[in-house]
Amino acid sequence: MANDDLLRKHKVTVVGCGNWGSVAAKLIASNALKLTAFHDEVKMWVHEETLPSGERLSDVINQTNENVIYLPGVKLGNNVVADPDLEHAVKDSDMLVFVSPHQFVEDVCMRLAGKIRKDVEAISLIKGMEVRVEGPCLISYLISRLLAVNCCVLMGANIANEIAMEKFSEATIGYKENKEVAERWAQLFSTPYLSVSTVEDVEGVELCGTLKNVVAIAAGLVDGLEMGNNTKAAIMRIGLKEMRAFSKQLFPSVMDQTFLESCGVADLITTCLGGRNRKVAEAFARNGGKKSFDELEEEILEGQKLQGVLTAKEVYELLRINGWLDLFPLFRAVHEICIGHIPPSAIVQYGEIHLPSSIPSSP
Ligand SMILES: NC(=O)c1ccc[n+]([C@@H]2O[C@H](COP(=O)([O-])OP(=O)(O)OC[C@H]3O[C@@H](n4cnc5c(N)ncnc54)[C@H](O)[C@@H]3O)[C@@H](O)[C@H]2O)c1
Ligand SMILES: O=P(O)(O)OC[C@H](O)CO
Repeated sequence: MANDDLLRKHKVTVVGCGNWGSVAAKLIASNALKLTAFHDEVKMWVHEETLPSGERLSDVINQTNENVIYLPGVKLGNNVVADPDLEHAVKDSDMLVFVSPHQFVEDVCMRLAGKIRKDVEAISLIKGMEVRVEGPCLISYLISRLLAVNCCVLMGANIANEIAMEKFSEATIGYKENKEVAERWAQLFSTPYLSVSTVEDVEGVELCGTLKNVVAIAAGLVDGLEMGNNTKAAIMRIGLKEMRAFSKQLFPSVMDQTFLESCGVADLITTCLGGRNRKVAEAFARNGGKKSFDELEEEILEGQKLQGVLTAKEVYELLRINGWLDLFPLFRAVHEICIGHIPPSAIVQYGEIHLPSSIPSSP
């Protein structure tokens, strides 16, 4: 690292203000005050909303130091500044933390293209993916391509509300080549209650975070059908195998070890036990599939967004294009259930019929 880089104070903007975005801002803000390498002030870009009182969310965050919609009851730190003007929020920053739901990232990046500093380092906390005509597109790749920046990822067993209450968790940073930058991100996120490790496997880490949301939908269906813990454990085991096989089919460089990090098996477990994807899928199964996921998301999540249903669709598209539908019966079933082609109970029938011998083994 060059000397001037070591001396410079890095300025951070969190691009997103949802449940995890707000917790990320809180974590970063507490570290920014303690660590000399970072500016005290942390910006948080707010996709502006008007509260029932008529006040603007960004104003309320700045007045109360609380995100009353997405993280009520938790102080973010006085050095967090909410800014509804995207360009203004990132103008002076050289470290950008992307944490919008994945369906909004492309639009956000297109608005930012050409408007950021040339020396920006990015990190994505976003769990999701896109499929393009040319093939699969990880969100970190999308950010890198649209903004011409290096982009690490941070994934892990990180239910935001628990980290907001400072309960112990672990997280995994995935990076490509530049370990020093990954260590700088780890320094920014690490606290006594969040232990962050780094792995040189950006695709593996990101795909773990992305694909576990599809398995969480399956786990929620099993809960809604009241099938019990053994069935749920089976779904998690089968899901983990499909996550690994699918990741390696897309990126042969993905490492087995990555699935044993927080981003892998630990995130899978926490999401299948306590995540939003699980919760909404449980309600879907309890309703016998009569209410759509979109309706239930709106009813249950109060503005927060699901990632698993969209990701299941993107994954299904890749399975179809590549002729892999029969190789990934769990992923396939989740999408077909989400769109109402088969009933929620099919989640286990698919597993029984196809699974034991058909998943490709590790290359
Ligand atoms: N919440 C968690 O526990 C958690 C933990 C780890 C990772 N994540 C991941 O973090 C990402 C962000 O999730 P979250 O929980 O912070 O958000 P959220 O679901 O709580 O909130 C939705 C966010 O979307 C924003 N939004 C709505 N419409 C928008 C638009 N048109 N353009 C831009 N933004 C818009 C809202 O302002 C809000 O900030 C997701 O990929 C999620 O999987 C979440
Ligand atoms: O609430 P979910 O299902 O979006 O999952 C939250 C986090 O990804 C858990 O690590």
